[in-house]
Amino acid sequence: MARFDSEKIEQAVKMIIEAIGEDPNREGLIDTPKRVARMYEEVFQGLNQNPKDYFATIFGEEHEELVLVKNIPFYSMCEHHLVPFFGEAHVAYIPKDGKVTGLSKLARAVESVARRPQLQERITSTVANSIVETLSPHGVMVVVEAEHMCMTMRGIKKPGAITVTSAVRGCFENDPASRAEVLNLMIKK
Ligand SMILES: Nc1nc2c(ncn2[C@@H]2O[C@H](COP(=O)(O)OP(=O)(O)OP(=O)(O)O)[C@@H](O)[C@H]2O)c(=O)[nH]1
Ligand SMILES: [Zn+2]
Repeated sequence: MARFDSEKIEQAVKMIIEAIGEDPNREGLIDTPKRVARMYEEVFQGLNQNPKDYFATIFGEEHEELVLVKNIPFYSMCEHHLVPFFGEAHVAYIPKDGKVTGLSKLARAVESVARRPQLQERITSTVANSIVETLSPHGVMVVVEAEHMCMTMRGIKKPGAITVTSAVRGCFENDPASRAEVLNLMIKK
């Protein structure tokens, strides 16, 4: 279990404020270290969560066809710059042996994986792998679409550029027609 050290974050934020040449004691900034510590505790709370835990909820339903939860909004923090990237995740799986999980658990898994210093690719593959490892389904497809603030507000400055990542497991791997069908359902608005 990761330990969250609010005091250390407060000290660090105060140092950053000083290092950029600002006055940490002026009225608008005096509570900023505390606020940032509270915010980080919230946006990094996934560090204390295991996405696989959510899939303990299983209904013995013999549905061996597609289940897709799409347009799951998420916010994450790019691990290179610690600025946000955000967008939507689409999670599909084909259950096996009655291992059907609660729909909200797919969204909870996305949330827990996103709320850490992250890479978009890792969010995508971690969500897919945790479903494979817990539900042993016929197949899983996860697609994530996101805009990275490190590419919009700084650096290359390309607002509107969207990164799309996918993770494909099981029966979808060798079946381009099923993959295309699910992808079409996922990205159709
Ligand atoms: N693969 C991947 N790259 C990411 C993600 N988020 C941010 N990046 C990239 O991480 C890279 C870090 O590159 P560096 O050259 O180390 O850092 P930098 O000098 O700040 O890079 P620039 O953004 O090009 O200015 C950049 O190309 C970012 O666009 C992500 O989720 N996945
Ligand atoms: Zn970045």
